[in-house]
Amino acid sequence: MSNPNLQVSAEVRALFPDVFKARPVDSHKGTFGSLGVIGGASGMSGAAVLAGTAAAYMGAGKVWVGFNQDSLPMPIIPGQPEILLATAKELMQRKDIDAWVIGCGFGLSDSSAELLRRILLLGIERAEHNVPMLLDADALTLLSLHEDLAALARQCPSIIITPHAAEAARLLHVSTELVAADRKTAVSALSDQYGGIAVLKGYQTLVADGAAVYQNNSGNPGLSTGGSGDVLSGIIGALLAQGISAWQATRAGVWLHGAAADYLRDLHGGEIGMLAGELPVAARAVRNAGVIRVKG
Ligand SMILES: NC(=O)C1=CN([C@@H]2O[C@H](COP(=O)(O)OP(=O)(O)OC[C@H]3O[C@@H](n4cnc5c(N)ncnc54)[C@H](O)[C@@H]3O)[C@@H](O)[C@H]2O)[C@@H](O)CC1
Ligand SMILES: Nc1ncnc2c1ncn2[C@@H]1O[C@H](COP(=O)(O)OP(=O)(O)O)[C@@H](O)[C@H]1O
Repeated sequence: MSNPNLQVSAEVRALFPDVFKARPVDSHKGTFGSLGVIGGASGMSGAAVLAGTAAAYMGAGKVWVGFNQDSLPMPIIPGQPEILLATAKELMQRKDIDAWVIGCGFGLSDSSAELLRRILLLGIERAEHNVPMLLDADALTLLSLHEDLAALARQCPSIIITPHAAEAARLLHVSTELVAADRKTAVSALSDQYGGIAVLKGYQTLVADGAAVYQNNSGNPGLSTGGSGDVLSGIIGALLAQGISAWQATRAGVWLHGAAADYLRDLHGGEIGMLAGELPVAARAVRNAGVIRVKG
């Protein structure tokens, strides 16, 4: 996919300087970190695959997908053999992961809640390593269903939560209408409650870190399709694994995700029928278009 007209403004490049930095010539895969994605219960393997695929296209050095199933649902991901596969229980034991994405298609069963408890406890136990952990989708719904899990999440260092309006309402124990009526207050309350970064997804996604609220203006209704939130988690996770600060990685991830959708809209003459699985390649094109290469 190439589009000679694809341009990233100087303003955006200045907002996210580490995202648009050229790769060092002497880099190796270890330079760009390892991301662990845990999700994909039976019937929702695709959610974890979408997040993992997005992370690979967003430049993570290595991507692991850990399925919340007793055994692997597939020997390799068709079309994506680069991604390393494990069960969730195996993957969560690894100590060489630079960032985690937890929750895409994770499931809401009692055993999923128990697994999330163990993941959060490990996050607290390994607090001094300060490995960023992004919680999305079913992981957020589990926090709203189990107060003890929410309490553990609040103790994890460097946490990022990415609810849509309905998930935010569940987390705050208010109605979705109330969240929609004052999105800024909702996202600030979430970042305060969890002591980390909160992303309130939707039209003009908001990102809060307890001090500031950033409003994103990229994206379009083509993103209103199943799995596009999973792709967002993978994009942000990959930037975190690459060592970009959580505040910059989260805002840049949201911007790139929306800009990828805008690019696809322009390429295909509209927003209808955009697929979540198309976003990763488009996001790669956008990121590369913004990289400033110094001629030597
Ligand atoms: N291919 C796959 O495996 C997919 C798996 N998915 C996973 O499925 C799990 C559950 O996702 P669901 O979509 O069922 O559940 P959600 O909790 O996301 O949505 C449930 C309902 O909440 C309402 N809702 C959602 N977003 C809203 C918004 N922004 N404003 C107002 N109301 C809203 C809608 O009525 C929706 O049907 C997640 O773990 C997710 O990651 C989905 O991402 C879809 C694709
Ligand atoms: N109308 C819209 N304009 C801009 N972004 C949108 C719009 N609709 C959805 N999105 C984006 O698409 C993603 C949808 O995420 P989510 O609701 O979690 O979907 P899923 O659970 O199916 O993955 C979010 O990043 C959201 O901001």
